[in-house]
Amino acid sequence: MSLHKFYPIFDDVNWLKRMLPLGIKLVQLRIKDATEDHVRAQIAEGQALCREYGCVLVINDYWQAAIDLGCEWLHLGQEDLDDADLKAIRAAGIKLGVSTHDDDELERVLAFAPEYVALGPVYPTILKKMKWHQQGLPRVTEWKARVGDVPLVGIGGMSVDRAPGVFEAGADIVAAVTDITLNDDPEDRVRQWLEVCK
Ligand SMILES: Cc1ncc(COP(=O)(O)OP(=O)(O)O)c(N)n1
Ligand SMILES: Cc1nc(C(=O)O)sc1CCOP(=O)(O)O
Ligand SMILES: [Mg+2]
Repeated sequence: MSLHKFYPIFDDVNWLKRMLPLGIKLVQLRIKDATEDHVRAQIAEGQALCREYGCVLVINDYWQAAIDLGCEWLHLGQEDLDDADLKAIRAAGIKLGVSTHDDDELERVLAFAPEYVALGPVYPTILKKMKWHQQGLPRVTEWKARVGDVPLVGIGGMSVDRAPGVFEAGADIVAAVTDITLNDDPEDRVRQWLEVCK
């Protein structure tokens, strides 16, 4: 199984409806501050859309809903991992992507044999407040050497222009949020992303 190099992240399935027809093959649904009912309805709709368009759907955070709804992929951060039932997640056959930001976090997650490791923020991000400002490209290279064959996702402040350098530094996949969602023409931006991630 190989994941597509372009990994956009959206907070609502309406984005998937707009963007999947353009050819996205890997997407994350990252919903914050919502009721369980809303999240489950969004996941179910996301699953149907991703089936239709042959796209891998990754669910952020909501591991119990992902198990209950038969999802194939989850993304969990360090705090999520504190609470998640990894045995149940693996017993459900779910593949796991994890966030890392420093050495201790990387050591911790490698023990879980994740299907991908994300490193961030490679560049400063405006999406959320973080303890880390900017990892930089040398850190991407270091991380790739440490994770070996495990796919490495670069995230944080990504743009179409920055993507080639991040791949060159060693990332296998680049994840982006605001470069798309805050763009004046998100569809055109996704087309540019798909071109640069060919
Ligand atoms: C691909 C990818 N990388 C990192 C994250 C961040 O996950 P986390 O640290 O759990 O923070 P939240 O996204 O839940 O705020 C991610 N979602 N995806
Ligand atoms: C959700 C998230 N996680 C990060 C991490 O470093 O773990 S950076 C990030 C935000 C990515 O958004 P943008 O592409 O708009 O910078
Ligand atoms: Mg999380």
